[in-house]
Amino acid sequence: MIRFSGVVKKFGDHVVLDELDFTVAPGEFVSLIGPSGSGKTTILRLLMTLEKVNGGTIHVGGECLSHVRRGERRVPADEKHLRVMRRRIGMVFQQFNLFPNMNVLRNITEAPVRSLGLAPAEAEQRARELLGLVGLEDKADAHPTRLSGGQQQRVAIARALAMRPDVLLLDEVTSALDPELVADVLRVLRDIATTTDITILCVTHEMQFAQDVSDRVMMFDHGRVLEDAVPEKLFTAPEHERTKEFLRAVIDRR
Ligand SMILES: Nc1ncnc2c1ncn2[C@@H]1O[C@H](COP(=O)(O)OP(=O)(O)OP(=O)(O)O)[C@@H](O)[C@H]1O
Repeated sequence: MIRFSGVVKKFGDHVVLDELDFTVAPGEFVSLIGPSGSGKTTILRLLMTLEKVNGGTIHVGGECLSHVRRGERRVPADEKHLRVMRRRIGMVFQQFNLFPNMNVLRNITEAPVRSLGLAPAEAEQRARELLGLVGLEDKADAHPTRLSGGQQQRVAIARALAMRPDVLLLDEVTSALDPELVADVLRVLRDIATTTDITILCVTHEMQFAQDVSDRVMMFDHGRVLEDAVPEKLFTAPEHERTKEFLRAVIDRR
């Protein structure tokens, strides 16, 4: 579903991703872990086409993000192609980024009505189902500022799912939350991971969550995949010294 092939990303002279190769299969839940600054968020931003690669290619569902085929030729992707690709990918950020001037229901129905052309009644029905999934069926009319951070984040998850994405990108979605609000958000993500076939790429510092929910965990360091293993292996018998150091540091910080 996702394929990075030789991806290079630089900011000025700073090489952030260094010929990065990895794949994520359809329906897989893959967690990205690694030290701060190792390039995890940059991977998600490239997938969202918020950044452009300096080399290599990224494919989502068999389609290249940066180029399209015109007969025999391969030409740079135009805005229309990018729009279509972006629709297939949902993202939830650390900061919830809800629309402050809309109630919860409108936050969820806005994009499906505007970008997918869904009838408002259909979008509303789907939004209410999703509010049920994230445990907020009674908050449809509430204003986002009246909700806790954890509730706002669950609305943001429902909003991303409302676009029926093939791929969901999660970027440290619990980092901005008070500790007592984290569990509810993780519970919702666990449900989504087990009850849907969405492909999920999750940048997280929640090691227990990554261990419990992921099909695979990739440890990043300096823009490369240092280790790529099932969680049972990566968390209990990591191969690389850097992975061991990183996991020790995370545990010590608790
Ligand atoms: N727009 C930008 N301009 C310049 N440098 C950037 C930009 N975005 C990211 N970087 C740099 O790229 C490197 C990787 O950043 P990235 O946010 O991907 O790391 P990360 O692994 O997600 O870190 P964290 O865990 O702290 O979020 C960092 O050194 C960062 O300073």
